[in-house]
Amino acid sequence: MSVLDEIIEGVRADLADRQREVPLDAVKEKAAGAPAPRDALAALRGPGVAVIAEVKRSSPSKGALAAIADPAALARDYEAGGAKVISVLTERRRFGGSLADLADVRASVDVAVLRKDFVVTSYQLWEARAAGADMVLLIVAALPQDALVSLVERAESIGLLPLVEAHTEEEAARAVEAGAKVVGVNARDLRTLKVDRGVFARVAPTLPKDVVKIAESGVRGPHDLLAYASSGADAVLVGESLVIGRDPRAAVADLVAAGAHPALRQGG
Ligand SMILES: O=P(O)(O)OC[C@@H](O)[C@@H](O)c1c[nH]c2ccccc12
Repeated sequence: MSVLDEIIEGVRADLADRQREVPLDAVKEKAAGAPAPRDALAALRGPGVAVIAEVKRSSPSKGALAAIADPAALARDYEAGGAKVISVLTERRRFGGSLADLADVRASVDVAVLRKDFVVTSYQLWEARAAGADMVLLIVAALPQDALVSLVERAESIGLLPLVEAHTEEEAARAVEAGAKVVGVNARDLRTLKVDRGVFARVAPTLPKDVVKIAESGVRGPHDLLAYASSGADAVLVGESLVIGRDPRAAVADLVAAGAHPALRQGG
């Protein structure tokens, strides 16, 4: 069984508990009362390379990264540094996150918020919107194509912008086929947890021009952002290097400054 399979097994068990406790209708009712979604697509399509900064306590590859007692305070630092979207890991067992973290963050910033989890059913989309999420991750490797197609459609219909994640050219083609407007290319193979920063440069050029392209994982600093930008990244998604650093606000600001460099506008 791959790491991804193991994670999803745990996600399904936790999900079954929540579904027993809170019926779908109740989640839908809460979603109806949630604040209107923020326009994440416009934020990502803006000038320069957008930075998506992630609230991440731990990871299956590294274990504990940072305690993050106050996710909302961290998110405010990210926003002050210029992050265009805040990603919040809500998976509990391996990443130490929760929907409460997401709701806290959403109530504390003015930028769009992404639910980063292993979504396998539409119940989780409603949960995301009920907690205030504007955007939701859908992982191609975790979903059969028919499920991916219906989750993309359902997400959009309830006001969530799907970020569809691929790790190979075949998965990128499935993302586009499913109607994704925003595709993330993850440098980390979720089956093995190995990071290969060359994946984005191989996969991104196979995506249509009008698709927003996000380089995910492995960004250590401005140098990596610039490398991804030169391969066509519209945005980068950064977790570990921000949460383990001393000054997350300054670290985001350094990335944002690199992403705004005039040389990038000439495609350099
Ligand atoms: O911490 P990093 O290497 O900066 O990576 C962030 C993000 O890309 C990573 O957390 C991630 C990308 N896709 C995922 C899917 C599930 C869980 C986590 C992820």
